Amino acid sequence: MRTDPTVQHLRIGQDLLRGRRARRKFAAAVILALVATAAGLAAPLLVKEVISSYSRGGSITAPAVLVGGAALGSTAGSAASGYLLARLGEDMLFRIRQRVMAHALRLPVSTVRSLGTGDLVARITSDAMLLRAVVDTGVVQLPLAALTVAFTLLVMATLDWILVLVTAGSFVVAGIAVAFVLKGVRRSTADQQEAVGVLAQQFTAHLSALTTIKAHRSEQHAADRLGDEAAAVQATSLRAARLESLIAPVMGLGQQVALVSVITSGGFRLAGTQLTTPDFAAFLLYLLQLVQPALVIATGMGRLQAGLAARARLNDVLALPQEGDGAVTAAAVQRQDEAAIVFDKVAFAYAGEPVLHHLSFTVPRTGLTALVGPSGAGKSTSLALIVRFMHPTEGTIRVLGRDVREWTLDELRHRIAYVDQQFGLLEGTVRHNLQLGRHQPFDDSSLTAVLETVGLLEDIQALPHGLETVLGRDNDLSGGQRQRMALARALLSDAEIILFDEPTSQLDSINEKRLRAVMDRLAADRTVVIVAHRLSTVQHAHHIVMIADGTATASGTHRELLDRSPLYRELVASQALASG
Ligand SMILES: Nc1ncnc2c1ncn2[C@@H]1O[C@H](COP(=O)(O)OP(=O)(O)OP(=O)(O)O)[C@@H](O)[C@H]1O
Repeated sequence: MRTDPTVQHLRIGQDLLRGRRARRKFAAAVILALVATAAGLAAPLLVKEVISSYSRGGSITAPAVLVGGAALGSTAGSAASGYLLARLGEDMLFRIRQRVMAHALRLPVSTVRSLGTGDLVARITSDAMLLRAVVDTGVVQLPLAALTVAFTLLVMATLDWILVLVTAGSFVVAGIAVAFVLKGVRRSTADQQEAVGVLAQQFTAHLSALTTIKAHRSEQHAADRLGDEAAAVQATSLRAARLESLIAPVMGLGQQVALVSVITSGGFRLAGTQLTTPDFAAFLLYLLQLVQPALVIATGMGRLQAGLAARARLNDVLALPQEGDGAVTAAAVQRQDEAAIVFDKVAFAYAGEPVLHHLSFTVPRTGLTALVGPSGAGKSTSLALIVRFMHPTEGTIRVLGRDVREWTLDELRHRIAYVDQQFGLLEGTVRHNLQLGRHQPFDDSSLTAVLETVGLLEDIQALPHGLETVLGRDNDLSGGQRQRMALARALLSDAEIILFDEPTSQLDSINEKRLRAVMDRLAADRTVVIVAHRLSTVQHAHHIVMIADGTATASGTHRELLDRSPLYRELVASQALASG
């Protein structure tokens, strides 16, 4: 897939510390974590003080209170620091999700189709969660744990440097083994997340086709197919889990070896009086304390690898080029007297498969123009090219006197109302659906008038909350109602060109008649292009273009085409309209 080299990739540091408040929170988290670490580090030395004071016969109250204070400070500091980091992590995740979703919505339709909606959803849910773990462990805990280990070893060295060498040696061997494991963790997490994306994509696709699956009693077959994808996720997850499960035991082994070696050699040094009992007790406490940060480093590195693999998947989305205004030039000439739409020898292919071949036709500025022709001829593709969902591979398309590539997307799509075959509704209120793409709200009387015009007012008033009813889950509309909603939306727009792709396919004859009246009214002063199979909808059009196999074979009025085009006559005959 093509990527955009100029894209701003996700950088955890920058994304985490965006804004002064975030930086202040981060500083507080670091200070609290440092206080907690320092208090934790001081505790064994204070314990040593308690033992020394006791053996000297002195009071142990003050050092004992300090031990308690250090333990409390360490716990409270690390809890507060953890919470602040969690907040920062959530803030970062919120921004990243917003950014990736906004980017995905601006991708070309073909890119989103090829990526898959389910896979995209997996990226902003599951991958983003993995990235969040990087903040918990990678940003503060990991460096702090490394600092703790270094300081602890330093303090231990003041107690007995030979025992420190024994300790460090054991942990270094364990660390080398863990580093090998971590390498595999990143690779297997990337595989695992990819498999999760495929599963999410497949599940989404199956749910979209749920009624078809049920009608064919194919639930079990579908479940088996999804089961295969789930098994692929399981296999990759197990590979990652196998590797991750090695980390803690390897570090544990390092600690065991260190403990045995330190106790053995410490015993000798104790007997040889090179080491005192309080020093040895403090040394052992430090050794036990060392395990926790060492484990944090090892498991944290594992999570860091997983998070980096997830970040790569989010960056892959951000690197995809959005729909752009690449060819727009200020000097673009707009010919005011030209037809509304001109196709000039346009060719187009889906993934290398040619669909349109030297397609040429014009659409006048006002009046109703119909594109007719056999299924698969390329009619819907032509409409999609006009709104620039895709680009022709050859030839040019001119809209309102200007090459379609020379319009900015905003300007172009503001001038065109496009009603596609899906009659898509957003999950939102009726009002929100009608308002789509408009910044100024319509008043209720305008909405009511338009709903009345398309014959939908009664249906909407019958909904539980009228215009405020949320459409989607429990309050869905019928196919015909959706079609009329899409029509109402087009009527509310002040677009100069209106494109309808099969607007009557789900309408009864009363509503089809109503739609024809609406289209005629629109066509009086705007450009209306309609793709229709039912010739009854379009036989009265001012201009009909016959498209077959990606080429315009004839154009004219219904009567002219009846005379000129054998294919048109055939279409008409098949729909018994010859008398029209
Ligand atoms: N997204 C797509 N990816 C690949 N091929 C496609 C895609 N959409 C359409 N096609 C193919 O392009 C050709 C033209 O399709 P198009 O939808 O433009 O035809 P149409 O004339 O509108 O057909 P219909 O009247 O059945 O809606 C068909 O062969 C179709 O299979």
